[in-house]
Amino acid sequence: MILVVGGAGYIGSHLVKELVEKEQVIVLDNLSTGHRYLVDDRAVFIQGDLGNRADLEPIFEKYPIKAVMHFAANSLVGESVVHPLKYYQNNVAATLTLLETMLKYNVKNFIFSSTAATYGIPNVELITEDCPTNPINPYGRSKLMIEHILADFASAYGLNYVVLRYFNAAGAHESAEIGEDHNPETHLIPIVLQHLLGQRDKISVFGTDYGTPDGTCIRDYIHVTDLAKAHILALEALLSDKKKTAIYNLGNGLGYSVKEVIETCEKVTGRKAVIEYTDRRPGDPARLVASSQKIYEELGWKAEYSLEDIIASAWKWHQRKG
Ligand SMILES: NC(=O)c1ccc[n+]([C@@H]2O[C@H](COP(=O)([O-])OP(=O)(O)OC[C@H]3O[C@@H](n4cnc5c(N)ncnc54)[C@H](O)[C@@H]3O)[C@@H](O)[C@H]2O)c1
Ligand SMILES: O=c1ccn([C@@H]2O[C@H](COP(=O)(O)OP(=O)(O)O[C@H]3O[C@H](CO)[C@H](O)[C@H](O)[C@H]3O)[C@@H](O)[C@H]2O)c(=O)[nH]1
Repeated sequence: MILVVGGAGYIGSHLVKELVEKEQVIVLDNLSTGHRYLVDDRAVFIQGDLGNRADLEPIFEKYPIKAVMHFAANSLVGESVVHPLKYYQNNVAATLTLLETMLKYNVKNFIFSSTAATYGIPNVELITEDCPTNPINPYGRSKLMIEHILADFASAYGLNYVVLRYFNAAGAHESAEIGEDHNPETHLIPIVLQHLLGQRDKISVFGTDYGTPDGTCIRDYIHVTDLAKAHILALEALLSDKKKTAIYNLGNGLGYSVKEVIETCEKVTGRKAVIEYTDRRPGDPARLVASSQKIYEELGWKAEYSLEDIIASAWKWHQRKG
């Protein structure tokens, strides 16, 4: 069985929907930002906290767990600057409790959701995994701390792990049964689509004076189903002993500016957005675009969905959700 921690969240629930086709799945989630309805019925759902041994130990006692996939975290950059204690507590301290419990029960395979925010402000066009990691906010630092802890645990305790550094996750499952349901929503694509559905008056574009061709920030948007597929390949590599430890970027390798994303949303939906140009949002690097060459060469993964596909799938989900 595979334990998916944070499997009621946006990305975790999409992974679970793919994984239940191949494996028996248990989801542990405290529903702090996730939703019970996002979890596929074929998975066992347990409401609990990964920082609480009393929630964890019965799961490891009862089920023969082959691997743990860890999606649970707080992940709002701005909030992490204002409330770092919450981030170090939930993303670092609670994860240590999870890792300690895994070791106690001799479960040695771990897949970790990391982020492009570990790179900070890179000075290259395409970010490779060996670029320096200098995160500029507590969220990014909390994720990088776990990456270092995993390397130490691999040497000392024989932990096998794959770290997946996602760029900007977006889109929804092709069935439109599940999608991104964050409250509050802070991510660009769902905000634009909510606006185009009439749920927001306007969109704010945060900063037009970046050193990019149109002055707005450039990001690498990756479909959540592409992310789910990468997790399954990473799991297979760990379980087959093909990989003991690895770090991979997950992105499209294509950068789109905030203005380009809005234009693509207008094109896909056939609706026109009302845009307000405001100051920069603190903590935003100008450009984050991945090289995902390493995971292509080692595990054969590459992104299949374009920005238009991503937005079209998210639009279908937002319309259905209303
Ligand atoms: N969304 C993105 O663009 C993005 C990009 C890079 C990395 N990530 C990382 O991917 C992971 C998933 O992100 P998401 O967008 O799906 O977030 P999400 O908030 O939708 O999902 C996180 C899930 O973890 C659960 N959770 C949080 N703390 C918990 C705890 N202590 N115990 C049990 N459950 C807990 C939440 O209830 C939620 O269901 C996170 O680790 C995030 O840092 C996300
Ligand atoms: O209303 C909005 C919302 C966002 N933006 C801009 O759109 C871009 C994308 O912003 P998102 O909030 O959608 O995503 P981020 O790039 O800030 O962050 C996401 O990707 C990061 C890695 O690239 C981290 O992993 C983080 O967890 C995840 O939320 C940024 O330039 C942001 O300033 C706007 O202009 N207006």
